[in-house]
Amino acid sequence: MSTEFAPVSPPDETAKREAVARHAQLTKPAGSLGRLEELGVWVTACQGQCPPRPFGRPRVVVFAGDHGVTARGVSAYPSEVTGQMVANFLTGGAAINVLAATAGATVRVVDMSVDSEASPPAVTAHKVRRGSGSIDREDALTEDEVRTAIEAGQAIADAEVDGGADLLVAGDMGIGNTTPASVIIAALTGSEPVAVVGRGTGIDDNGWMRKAAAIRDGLRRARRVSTDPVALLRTTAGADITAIAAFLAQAAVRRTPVILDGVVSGAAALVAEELAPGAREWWVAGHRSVEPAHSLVLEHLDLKPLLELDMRLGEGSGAVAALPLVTMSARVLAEMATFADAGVTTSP
Ligand SMILES: O=C(O)c1ccc[n+]([C@@H]2O[C@H](COP(=O)([O-])O)[C@@H](O)[C@H]2O)c1
Ligand SMILES: Cc1cc2nc[nH]c2cc1C
Repeated sequence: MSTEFAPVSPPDETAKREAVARHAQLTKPAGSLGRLEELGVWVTACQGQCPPRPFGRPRVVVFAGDHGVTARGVSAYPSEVTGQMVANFLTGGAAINVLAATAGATVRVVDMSVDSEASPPAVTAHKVRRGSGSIDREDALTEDEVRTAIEAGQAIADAEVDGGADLLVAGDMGIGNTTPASVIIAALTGSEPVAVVGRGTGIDDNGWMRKAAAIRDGLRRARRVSTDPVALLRTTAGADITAIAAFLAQAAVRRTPVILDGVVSGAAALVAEELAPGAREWWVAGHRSVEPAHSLVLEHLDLKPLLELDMRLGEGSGAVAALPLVTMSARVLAEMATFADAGVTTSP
């Protein structure tokens, strides 16, 4: 078994230059579509083709898992909600199902480590264990489990790209998962616990104090291994966040663009950039979550979010909310008339 990633090559520079030049020809004042122009240039560079193709198969993969640290009272909801929401995703009743249907994406759910045996076989093919270890006092995973979870994330990204996915989103579902996410972010950005503790699903002040203590204890263990990404995933992430990190890294290896979601995929993205340097060039930040640690991720990866809607749901929801903008940015380059085509005068 291996935790190696093939090298990441950057998006295509020639296609990027062609997209910049094409924007200057389209019937609008230069630069007038603002960041939609930059976004279209990024899509073109990722596809290596100007004008870009419309997306054929935008795909959301929701990675579900439970976390032992939830027993410390760090969430506003009980662990059984994770498995119940997996069932809800499968019957199409969750926010991500509705948002994805609206934006033209399809949704897949993967049970990596839900603390239940109820998920159907189709979603448990990569399941590593029932719940990850309580990271304030023990490792989230064993050596074998972290490797299995990395291989799962890689295999899922490969299967999606081989199946035609041309734009990927990693969603997360796991009661308690903002605690490991916050520890990872603190460890990799050199932040203090108080700078990363957020309200997650909506904890009260006592819950906030319990969560701060759990993050402090988890960070003490995580800091010992913060320069070794696989060891950091093993001690701190759990199987779900580990698989997301590998999925994001492998998407970049496979030259497939990704819209990042909130604090949990953000924590995974920080590790993915360590596993596969340069992967961040294949990602755009869909939104800024209200979780304070998410802003640290965006700053660290130098990503500017497309939306700021005060969302804090997870599931890939903030990424999919931004998908229509990504779609528009590509269609502008592909479908707008040029000054020459439309007979519009370019200069005084
Ligand atoms: O995406 C985010 O930024 C985000 C912020 C807060 C909460 N969540 C979601 O809420 C759950 C974790 O919250 P908590 O309070 O149980 O740690 C998990 O299912 C996440 O998908 C997600
Ligand atoms: C109901 C519910 C849905 C979610 N989706 C992502 N995290 C969630 C947390 C809860 C509690």
